[in-house]
Amino acid sequence: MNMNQVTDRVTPIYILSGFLGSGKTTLLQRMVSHWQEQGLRPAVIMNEIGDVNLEGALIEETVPMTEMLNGCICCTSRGDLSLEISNLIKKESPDVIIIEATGIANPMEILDGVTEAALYMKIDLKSVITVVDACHLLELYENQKGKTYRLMQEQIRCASYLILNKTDRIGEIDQENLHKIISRWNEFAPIIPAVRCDIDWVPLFGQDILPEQWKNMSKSKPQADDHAHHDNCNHDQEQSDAHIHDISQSEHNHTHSSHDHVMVYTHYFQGAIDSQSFENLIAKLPREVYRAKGIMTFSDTSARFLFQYAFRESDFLKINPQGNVPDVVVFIGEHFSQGELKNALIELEKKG
Ligand SMILES: Nc1nc2c(ncn2[C@@H]2O[C@H](COP(=O)(O)OP(=O)(O)OP(=O)(O)O)[C@@H](O)[C@H]2O)c(=O)[nH]1
Repeated sequence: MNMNQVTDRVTPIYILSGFLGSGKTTLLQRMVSHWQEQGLRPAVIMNEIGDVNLEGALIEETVPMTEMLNGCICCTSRGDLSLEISNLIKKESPDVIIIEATGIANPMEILDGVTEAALYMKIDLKSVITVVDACHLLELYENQKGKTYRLMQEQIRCASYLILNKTDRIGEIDQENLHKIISRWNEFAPIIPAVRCDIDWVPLFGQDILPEQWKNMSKSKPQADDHAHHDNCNHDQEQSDAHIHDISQSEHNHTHSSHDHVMVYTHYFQGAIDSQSFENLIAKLPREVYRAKGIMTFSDTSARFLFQYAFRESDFLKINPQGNVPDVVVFIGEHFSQGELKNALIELEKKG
């Protein structure tokens, strides 16, 4: 069955939101497989704040994919988003599009980009699914401060579905408490607890729960008299704090537009490095670095690895990237010393 035939060539769109490393790509992979199993053709728009899309390697080559690198769609390239949607539909005629936002994006801004596209093409914004790292949120909630905490709250408030992911990293009581906290911030979105975003799809795709006015929303921001869901999503002072721009530099002097509190450091390796030394370096990363990912070649193993680090947990997955993919690692965090990190990585390279 072709979704487009049923809906008179209207392309359904899902937005995946959630803080850095919460599990969006994990969910994206599952959604893609789910639709492919039904004979549908999903397409993907991936947005990264760094200049490399490492997680794109996790998506099958046959899936049409548009990469929007080097900036957060919610701030720097909102107009581009509607253009990318339009191009993707014209070129690939997908049955459904999934947009994975950067972990620092505000979903309301992305909604604006999508609804801009809706002004001149037939698309149907189905839902905003926010993935929450349960362990990370718990720690931030205990401290009750910081821009990351406020951004996470905003991502939760604007969701039509919430996936409380990584519940393997917290206890049952903490999970119950988080459930209560989250439903206070967003009383409308169903909260689905999950490990590695392994969820039952029926409630998610079985019905269209997106508030009606979201679909008709113009470029303008939600008004105070909108649905209560919108009331929670107002762009107050706290929110605008998170949208002042800053420029960070990578090793290669690429310019990264990002949110004021977020820095990106991209390191291209000159050669293979020792895996244990690398793991030691990662174990000692400052707390300000909250996300890292890379493609690595180690001197002590023959395989290449996709390296992931999210909220102090590392993961190495054997991969066989197609084409000429460099060894590179991207670090994302708040005000960490890029110089120190760079020197430590150069030391590793020297040791080999
Ligand atoms: N322990 C644990 N790890 C998980 C779970 N879900 C995902 N991960 C791991 O968390 C890391 C980040 O997952 P991703 O799916 O890449 O997260 P993301 O939100 O796409 O990350 P960004 O695109 O950088 O924002 C990976 O190493 C995943 O394997 C989970 O439920 N439990």
